[in-house]
Amino acid sequence: MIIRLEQLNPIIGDINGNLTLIEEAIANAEADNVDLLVLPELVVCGYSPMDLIEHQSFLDTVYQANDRLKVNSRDTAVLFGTITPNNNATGRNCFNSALLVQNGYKIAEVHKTLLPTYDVYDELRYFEPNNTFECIEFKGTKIGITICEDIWHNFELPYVTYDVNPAKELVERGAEAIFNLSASPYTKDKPHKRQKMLQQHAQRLGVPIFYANQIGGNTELVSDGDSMTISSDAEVVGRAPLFDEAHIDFKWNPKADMLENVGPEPAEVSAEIAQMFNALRLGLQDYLDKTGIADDVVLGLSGGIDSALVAAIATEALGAENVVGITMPSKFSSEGSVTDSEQLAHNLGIELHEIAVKDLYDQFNVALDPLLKDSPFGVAEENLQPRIRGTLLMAYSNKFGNMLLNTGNKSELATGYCTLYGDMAGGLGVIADLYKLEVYEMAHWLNEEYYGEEVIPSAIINKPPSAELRPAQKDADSLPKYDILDLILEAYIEKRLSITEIADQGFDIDTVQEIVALVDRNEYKRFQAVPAIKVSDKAFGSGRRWPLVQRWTSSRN
Ligand SMILES: Nc1ncnc2c1ncn2[C@@H]1O[C@H](COP(=O)(O)OP(=O)(O)OC[C@H]2O[C@@H]([n+]3cccc(C(=O)O)c3)[C@H](O)[C@@H]2O)[C@@H](O)[C@H]1O
Ligand SMILES: Nc1ncnc2c1ncn2[C@@H]1O[C@H](COP(=O)(O)OP(=O)(O)OP(=O)(O)O)[C@@H](O)[C@H]1O
Ligand SMILES: NC(=O)CC[C@H](N)C(=O)O
Repeated sequence: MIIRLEQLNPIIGDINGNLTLIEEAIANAEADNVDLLVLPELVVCGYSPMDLIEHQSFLDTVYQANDRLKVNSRDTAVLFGTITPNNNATGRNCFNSALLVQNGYKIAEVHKTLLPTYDVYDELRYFEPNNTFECIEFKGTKIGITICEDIWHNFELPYVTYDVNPAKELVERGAEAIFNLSASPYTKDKPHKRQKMLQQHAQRLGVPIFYANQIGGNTELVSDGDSMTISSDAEVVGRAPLFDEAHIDFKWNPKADMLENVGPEPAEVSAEIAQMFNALRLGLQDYLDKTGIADDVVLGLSGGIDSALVAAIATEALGAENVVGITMPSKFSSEGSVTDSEQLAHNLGIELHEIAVKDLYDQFNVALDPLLKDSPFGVAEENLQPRIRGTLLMAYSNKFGNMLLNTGNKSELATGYCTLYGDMAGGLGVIADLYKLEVYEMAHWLNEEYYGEEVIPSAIINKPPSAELRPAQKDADSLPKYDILDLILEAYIEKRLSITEIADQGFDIDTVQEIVALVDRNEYKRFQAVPAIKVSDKAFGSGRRWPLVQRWTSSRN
């Protein structure tokens, strides 16, 4: 039989639009004589619909769509992820399910067993878990159907140990292959980790695994696709490309123990920094496209590396004609702030405007003078500049409809090295989950590998980072160097190590203590921060919940 794994990019809540995508995929599969078309988890309603599920009218629309897919089904069997009602008297009112339909009939309805409820996932809040296992008879073969987390059973999962392994349960009941429908978001190293996890299953269970994942950005999360098939001897038979709508076909004859890729050619997995770039590019593109908020973006260009990288990502995501930079020199700006921004804008082919901030800044000080006059220059005066810039950028956004891009990185967001209602403004944090060292790495990679020439000027890459809020300011005056800071931050945020454990890795304990306290103390800023595209295992945002009012920080020091 011919099995097609199809990685679609559904939009959350756009049931009609998703039906169109699905029906196109079915028509193509019918035309190509595909026997079984496998679509991703919750493809009918998008992942994750969150509290839309609390609206019965939303559920009813999904149920009608399920029915339409069943009634219209023909020779090609379609296995798709959707919500189905729980008709039992108790429990949550619906399941996260997979339906198998063919020739107008529902052949199978399977519910997700392991409902991830950690980090960005909150599925137990909405769905009733499955607890019975049954194989499906398809073309004389027994297959086992699982949904996303079901197959991640106890594979490097944080804080959770499941006592049931759905794939194993199904193979024990005779499954000759495991199918998995996923809505699995990208994080660094995920394609490698995913492959290892699927290979481990194939090896332990001795059956092939067919894995179909969605692609696409949904606010913080970007699914990377990477649909693949693993043979019973744990070889990757073929995989679809990362971050692209695509399909991949396999010919499988379980009786003859034959499994092969029958096109398109399997994709190669790109280098990690390229994956991260593509996740950010697609995350931004889909945020604008799916919200319909704007085609164009605006951002402040400071002549620094962060805004330069965001401008480059935006240009690749949206096209140069849809990106506007504004340079806003103040009396503390270096000369390069304007000239380097001009060079960058020229290289990227984007529009650049200049607005002088100096007079506005002086006017603010004049207005505040009666209140502040005897006080020394400090944070209040420093922060006026990012706040003036934020106001000007938002005025441009309001007038011309361009969404403001936030350019803050994870190192700044972690330490609170950013100004509320100033440079924290914007609709989406494009690089807010990249540490500063990763910002540099991506800028180098762009010039050296992606463009193959110097598009981000070396003057921008090589200058010492500075907020330019007071004369001759450098980030290194207030923060440890980024090659120390970022490692401590990663050890604390991603690895959740204690102060002593971090210090034991060779860092000065006072520095570690100070940084950890900074991270904790600045949670209030992140609580108000823009949504950020997630590429790490622990990003700031919905997957990291920290009490604003707490005394753990002060009591442990
Ligand atoms: N727990 C809490 N809950 C609610 N609000 C809280 C709070 N703790 C303080 N606050 C309030 O927060 C305010 C202080 O925050 P905020 O006004 O943002 O200012 P603040 O954090 O004091 O200063 C901004 C820092 O970021 C640096 N910076 C700024 C801009 C850009 C960059 C860059 O390199 O990109 C760096 C700048 O050099 C300075 O060190 C105060 O008004 C305080 O009352
Ligand atoms: N002179 C400026 N003109 C235009 N925008 C600015 C200017 N200075 C700061 N910004 C905006 O505010 C953001 C915060 O910049 P800041 O210079 O404080 O330090 P940064 O976080 O190191 O960023 P960058 O590396 O882009 O300079 C910038 O990324 C940019 O969008
Ligand atoms: N939708 C899901 O169940 C996602 C969780 C799973 N661990 C993954 O990252 O793929």
